[in-house]
Amino acid sequence: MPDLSPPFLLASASPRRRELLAGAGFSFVVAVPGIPEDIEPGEAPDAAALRLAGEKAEAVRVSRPDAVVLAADTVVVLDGRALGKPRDPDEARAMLLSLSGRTHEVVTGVSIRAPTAVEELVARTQVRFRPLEREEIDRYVATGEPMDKAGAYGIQGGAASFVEAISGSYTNVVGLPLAEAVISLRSLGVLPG
Ligand SMILES: Cc1cn([C@H]2C[C@H](O)[C@@H](COP(=O)(O)OP(=O)(O)OP(=O)(O)O)O2)c(=O)[nH]c1=O
Repeated sequence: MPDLSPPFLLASASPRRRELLAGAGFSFVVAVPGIPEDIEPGEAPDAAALRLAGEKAEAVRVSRPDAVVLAADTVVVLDGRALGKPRDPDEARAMLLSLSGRTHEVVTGVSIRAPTAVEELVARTQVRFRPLEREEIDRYVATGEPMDKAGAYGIQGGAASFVEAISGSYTNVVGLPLAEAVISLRSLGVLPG
C-alpha cells in the first residue's frame, strides 16, 4: 500500500496496533498520547471508546496539525458494562471468570484526524468463550499477558484457545479494526484508491 501524504501518525503505545497497521502495509510514525484512560461513571462503553480514541488523537494532533493522526481505544463489554485493563492479577482472574462460558462484545473506537476533516467509527465483535477452569485462569494470569489488555485477555496469544466463536472483525478484538480504518482513511481522501 502506498505511503500516506500528509505524514501519518499512530497515536498509540500499543504494540498490537503498531503490528496490525504495519502488517497492512502502512508507513507511519508512532506518537504516544500519554493521556489518562478512565471510563467515567455511567458512561456507555461505545461512548467511552470513542471519547478516549478522540482524546488520544487530539493529544497528538495539537503538536502535529499537518499530519493525519489515528488513535483507537478497545473495551470488552459484558452485560452492558465496560471492562478495561485489569488493575491487578485478582481483577484479571475475576474478569476471566466473568467471561467464562459466555458471549461478550469487544468494542473499539477509532478516531482519525486529518488537517481539514475528522472520521470516527465504532467497531463491534462478538466473542464467545468456552467454560474456563479456575486452574487455567490462574495459569494464564500468572503469565502476565492479561495485564495490559482490555478484558484481561489476548485473543492473539494465550487466550486463543478460550475462544469458541467470533462474529465480526478479528483485528478489532486485537485493538484496531483494519478494514473499517482503511475505509475511513479512503473517505478522508488520504489513501489513494
Ligand atoms: C480483547 C483484547 C485486547 N487487546 C488489547 C488491545 C489494546 O492494546 C488493549 C486495550 O487498551 P487500550 O487502552 O485500547 O490501548 P493501549 O492502552 O494498549 O494503547 P494506546 O491507548 O496507547 O493506543 O487491549 C489485545 O491485545 N487482545 C485482545 O484480545
